[in-house]
Order: sequence, then structure tokens, then C-alpha cells
Amino acid sequence: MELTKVDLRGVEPGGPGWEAARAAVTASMVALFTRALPELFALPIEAKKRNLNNRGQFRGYIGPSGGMNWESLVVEESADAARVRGFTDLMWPDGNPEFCETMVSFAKNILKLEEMVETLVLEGLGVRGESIGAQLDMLIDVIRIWHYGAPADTETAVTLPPHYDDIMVNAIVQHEVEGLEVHVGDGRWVAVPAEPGTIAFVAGDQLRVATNGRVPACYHRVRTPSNRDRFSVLFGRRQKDGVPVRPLDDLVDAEHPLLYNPLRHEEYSKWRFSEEARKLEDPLKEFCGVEKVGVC
Ligand SMILES: O=C(O)CCC(=O)C(=O)O
Ligand SMILES: [Fe+2]
Repeated sequence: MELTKVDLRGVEPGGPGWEAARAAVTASMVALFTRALPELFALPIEAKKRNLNNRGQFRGYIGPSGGMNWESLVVEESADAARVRGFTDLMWPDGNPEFCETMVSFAKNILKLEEMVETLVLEGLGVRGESIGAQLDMLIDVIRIWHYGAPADTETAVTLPPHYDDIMVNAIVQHEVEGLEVHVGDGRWVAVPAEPGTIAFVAGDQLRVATNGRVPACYHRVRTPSNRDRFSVLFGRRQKDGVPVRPLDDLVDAEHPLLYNPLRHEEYSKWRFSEEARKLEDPLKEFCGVEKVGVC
């Protein structure tokens, strides 16, 4: 079975055209992958650690640990030049305007594309325009930048174990080196090719809740059998802290009864990396499902 591809070229859900947005993202990716990321990861570890991880797991710098040969950093609200300047000044106390400009331009371009995808998905499910607008207004964006060394376990070649993302949608951009694999319906893993200009949109737990289960979260992992170093960038959108994610009213009716209670991102993201949650097959359902796992 091949991955289902939806060709969105020519689809214009209002505003600037899809093709123009896609071309702008592709152009801004070149400087990002060829200059900005290698420069960032070449910084001493003390500098990267200034990207603090004090608001729950995966919200700042992650260094090599537990046999995993990886590093990653987070830039919150990356389409906002002032926020990116804050990050840049932390990394390079003398400033680095070129890095800042590259990140902001990439984030602004990909933000447009991601908004279109979110809108298309919700429109496709029959959500009214005003509810879509209100939902999108509750989101903020966050970029996670990864640098993976060659796989430590050359037999499996897995560099990031299987998981669901805890946000609404992540746009994943790979560059030349393969890695992203998604779990498809028949239980197989399918690689998303690292082709130039290809962006994978991955649904997370928050979209599962907002769509009342209509869009399942995508189970995915990173595996690099070619044994090379790899960079990737994730542009994610998630609900703002303090604003719970609720199933959209338009997606709850007699045929589709309410499946989830409101989900608070900051509570969920802390709990789901706990010992207890890691053992569960469906932590989201356990955390906020109206019916708990194993209860009929
Ligand atoms: O590096 C990738 O392609 C995906 C990373 C990922 O799945 C994550 O950070 O949640
Ligand atoms: Fe992920």
C-alpha cells in the first residue's frame, strides 16, 4: 500500500493561492537547511542549553540522552520577529540577523500553508467558516528543529521511537536525508520521501480532540537506514496555554456523540511522558476520553 497523497495544487481556500504559498516555503527552506541549521547546531552545547526546557518535556533544548544521538531546539511563536530575535540573541549574544531573518521568513511562509491545510480539513468535515476562524485564532505556532546523528542502533535504524504528537498539526520538512515514517492502516510503516518541496502535515492529539475523533492522530517515527546525519524542521500549531481544546460544536451530534472532555495542553503534555502514561496504548483517551479505556 502506498501513502495516500492529496494534490492540493489549484485549491484556493481564500487568500493567496496554494501554489504561491508553497513556492514561498520552498524558497525559504534553502537558506534554512543549508546555512541556518548547520550554524545553529555547531554552537557549543552551553549556548544551546540556554533554550530552556522548564515548561514540560520537549519545550526546549534536548541533548543526546539514553543512547539517542540527537539534539533539538524550540522556537516559540516563530512567525513573530521579536520572539525569534529573543531566541537568536540567546544563542549568539552578539546577534545574528541573518539567522533571524531566515527563520522568520520560513515561519511566515509555512504558517500560511498550514492555515490553509487546517481550514481545508475542517471545511471538509463540514465545520462552519466562523467556527473555523475562532478555532484557528486559538492557536500559536512553535518550531522544533532536529539534528539526528547516524542511528545508534544500526539494526533498526530508528532515531526517534514511534509516538503521537501532542499538538494540533505539525508540518514536517525533511532535507535530502530520509527518516519520517508513518504507520498506515494495515499496520505497515511507510516512509515519507525526503523530496525537495515535500512537506508532510501530521495530525496530532489536539486535532483528534477538536474534530471529536474524526481525524485520528498520526502514529509516526524516524528511521534512517542510510545511516546519515539528518536535519528536520517541524512547524507546529497548538492551542495557546490556558485555553482548553474542545470538540467543535459542529462535529458533535446524535450520530457523533461527544468523545472527549476539554484537553488542557500544559497538563496533558506533562502527564503523557510520565511512567504511567508511557505504558498506555491510548494515553489521550485515558486522559480526556468520555469513555475511559477498557470501560464499556
Ligand atoms: O524529525 C522528524 O521528521 C519528525 C520528528 C517528530 O516526529 C517530532 O519531533 O515529534
Ligand atoms: Fe512527532
